[in-house]
Amino acid sequence: MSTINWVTAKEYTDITYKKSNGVARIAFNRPEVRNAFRPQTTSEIIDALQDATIDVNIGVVLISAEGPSPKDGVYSFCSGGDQKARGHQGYVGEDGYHRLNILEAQRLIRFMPKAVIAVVPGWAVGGGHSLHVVCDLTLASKEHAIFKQTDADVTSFDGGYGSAYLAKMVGQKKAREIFFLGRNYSAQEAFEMGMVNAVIPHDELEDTAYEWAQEILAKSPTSIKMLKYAMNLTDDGMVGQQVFAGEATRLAYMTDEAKEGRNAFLEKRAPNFDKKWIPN
Ligand SMILES: CC(C)(COP(=O)(O)OP(=O)(O)OC[C@H]1O[C@@H](n2cnc3c(N)ncnc32)[C@H](O)[C@@H]1OP(=O)(O)O)[C@@H](O)C(=O)NCCC(=O)NCCSC(=O)CCC(=O)c1ccccc1C(=O)O
Repeated sequence: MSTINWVTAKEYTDITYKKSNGVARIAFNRPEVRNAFRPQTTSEIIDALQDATIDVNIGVVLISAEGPSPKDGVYSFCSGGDQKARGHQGYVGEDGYHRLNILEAQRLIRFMPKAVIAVVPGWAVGGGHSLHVVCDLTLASKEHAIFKQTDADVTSFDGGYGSAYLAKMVGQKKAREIFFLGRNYSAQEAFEMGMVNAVIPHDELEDTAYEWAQEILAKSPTSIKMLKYAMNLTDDGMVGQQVFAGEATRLAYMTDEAKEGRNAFLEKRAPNFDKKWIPN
């Protein structure tokens, strides 16, 4: 029996969003369709991720899923884009627009200055598989997690983090096997490939994720943020450099030197940067 005191942060229709002691938990809540996402789902996830990003009390985000399915008792993390909502140019919401906005959710996970843990209780398939790949860490249910890439069954292709970044994680040959054959992989197989951090007994999965989050929360927030951005940088090109450098700029703003530069401008005088050269 879990003792975590989750408090609902906001009510949504397709997800649940809770917080407890520095940890935010965003969970898919459409278990009857294996937690497939439709535009409503992705809009809600984006909204919750934005909230978790700006909340200074939150240091770790869990991406998880409610379940099991009331229809058949099967657990799932996410089965990707809802194929019933798929229209001519993307996934169609109530407003009639065709969207591919799961990619915006991926970018928020990738660029947020906090650790994001995928908590996989069951099926992680298609865009749901890509979502766990882009998270910083993945914990998987020993009994129920199954990893599978079906993009090539439904003429979809996540050409970014879902595939190319996956290949950096598990190696080129294995990543091509995952996408080209679309087989099922157990939590243990995913762990051996290097795309899962730990295989956890199902009943302990959420509590373990919370414990991992608490361990991370005991570390320096600036170190966690800069380490995440440093590890992202080489794979994210100029955007990775921009994100890392933005945080370096923020640190520079905190120095006496930066304050002297700002004050000199405001006081309409030349700045005095004497003796500000720090040796390496
Ligand atoms: C996940 C399965 C392997 C589970 O199989 P099983 O346990 O046998 O269950 P089922 O009986 O198949 O399913 C139960 C129930 O759920 C419905 N369902 C499951 N998945 C989906 C889905 N993705 N969409 C709609 N409905 C779904 C299923 O129809 C059943 O309903 P009943 O009414 O009870 O019959 C298996 O279900 C499966 O293979 N599912 C489909 C997986 C899939 O192909 N997903 C889509 C992959 S493509 C994708 O995700 C692209 C999205 C994306 O990320 C992206 C990428 C690149 C650019 C942009 C984007 C973007 O933003 O879209």
